[in-house]
Amino acid sequence: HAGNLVLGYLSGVPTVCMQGRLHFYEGHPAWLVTMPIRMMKLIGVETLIVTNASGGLNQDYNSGDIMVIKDHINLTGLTGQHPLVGPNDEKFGPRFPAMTTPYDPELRRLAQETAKELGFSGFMREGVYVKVSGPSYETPSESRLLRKIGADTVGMSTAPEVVVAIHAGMKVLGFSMVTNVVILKQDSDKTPPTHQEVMDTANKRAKDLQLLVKTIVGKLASTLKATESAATPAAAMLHKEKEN
Ligand SMILES: O=P(O)(O)O[C@@H]1C[C@H](O)[C@@H](CO)O1
Ligand SMILES: Nc1nc2[nH]cnc2c(=O)[nH]1
Repeated sequence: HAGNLVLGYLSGVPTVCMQGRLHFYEGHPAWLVTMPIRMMKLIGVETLIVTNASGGLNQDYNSGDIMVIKDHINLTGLTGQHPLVGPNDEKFGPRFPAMTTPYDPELRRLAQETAKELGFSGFMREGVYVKVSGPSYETPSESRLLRKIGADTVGMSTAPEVVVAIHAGMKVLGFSMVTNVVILKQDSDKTPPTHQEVMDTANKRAKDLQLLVKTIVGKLASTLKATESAATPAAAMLHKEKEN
């Protein structure tokens, strides 16, 4: 995880990009892991696009697949390491935020449509991500448990950041890249996952995911421009009425 914060323009849109994130397994508390999201909110970020590397619990998934996250299970949050524990800062959002639709349906639709246009349909998925603490990978019994509770992929990040973004009123789109297919059977002769395998697969698919994100941001920019020009006459009219 490079640990760089890159500021610039992506498809003409002012963008903050985190090259690597903080993880709970590195020893950081949940509030600190998610602090960059609040920093982004404070400088005006409205839409968060999160990516992660994950293990494919769904055995139909292949290494290298990209899953649009439709929902998550914040397992560590449910069991006490929740990023919003502590005094609530009303400046960001309410004490008890709803998490009914954390991943914006319109952004998910746009992501799938864009992936199709780019010829990526063969490796696109949509499913549920479960966040665990790590740093160890799962035992087969743990993996079967996670599959049974409804998860398609498992990883060590993302859900806490998304919870904090939703609390702060941001829109979220998430991609989970399957870097290894999880072993569900005991005493399997399949090769266990390694961090090297995770990085190698992520690097092989990185260009595709970068192009997907860049194209989606470009489309969002043109939507914003269309909304601005549509809004301008209304704003001008209002101004004129006041003058009269
Ligand atoms: O930051 P993400 O969730 O993409 O990183 C995952 C979790 C671990 O750091 C690593 C596991 O190999 O990849
Ligand atoms: N917990 C977990 N995180 C991952 N990140 C990439 N692959 C995996 C995996 O199999 N399990």
